[in-house]
Amino acid sequence: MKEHITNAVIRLKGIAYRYAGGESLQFADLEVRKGQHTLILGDSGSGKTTLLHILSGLLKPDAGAVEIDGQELYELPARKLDEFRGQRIGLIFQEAHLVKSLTVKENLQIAQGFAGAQVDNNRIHEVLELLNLGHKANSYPGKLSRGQMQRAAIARAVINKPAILVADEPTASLDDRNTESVLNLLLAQAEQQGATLIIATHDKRVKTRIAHAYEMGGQKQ
Ligand SMILES: Nc1ncnc2c1ncn2[C@@H]1O[C@H](COP(=O)(O)OP(=O)(O)OP(=O)(O)O)[C@@H](O)[C@H]1O
Repeated sequence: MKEHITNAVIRLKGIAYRYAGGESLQFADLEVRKGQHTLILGDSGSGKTTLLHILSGLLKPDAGAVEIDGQELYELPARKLDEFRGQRIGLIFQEAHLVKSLTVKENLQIAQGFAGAQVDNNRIHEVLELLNLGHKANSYPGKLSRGQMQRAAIARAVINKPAILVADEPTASLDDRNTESVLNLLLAQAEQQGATLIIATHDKRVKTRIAHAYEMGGQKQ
């Protein structure tokens, strides 16, 4: 793996993407320094989720370069890209549920496996304790409350100490108290693990906590 030569953890340059039958979405260039937590802001339909998928290695853009931690993502062969994502990128997407037939602990074990790492039960224990989920290690996702499920998703995202933690509208359906606790958790986890947060949102409550923002712009609606 190529060593990164500056402290930019994310670099996007000249990104464009077009869904079949849709108009071309063009994305402004972006550079994020390590620890510079960044909001992705924009109207509904402006392309925030698309951008998160592109910078997470889930959706190859039609044009442009995506560099994460010094590595051009889409130059990697598919298997290496999956491994890189598992190691360097923690994903918290609303629709990304845990594997229902596996316990919380087993879900974290397979997340370690996907990243090409050895199963490390001490690390799993540490993360679950940090997120106040130690008592749910052997529970199945279907037996968790919504808040516990969200914390389990955060546990899975941080388990491999990723360079970036990507979250799509993590507070959209939460009341003020839970919004504050999820934000505290994300910020604390990012701090403890040395990760940089990238959060797509239109939630004003999130904007008061993270100042640096990338505004969607330049793309056709
Ligand atoms: N799978 C898809 N197939 C076709 N078009 C899509 C697909 N996903 C998104 N789009 C279109 O691409 C544009 C950007 O969508 P995207 O979901 O990235 O926006 P967003 O800013 O995340 O929106 P929201 O805030 O409503 O979640 C929209 O016009 C949307 O209709």
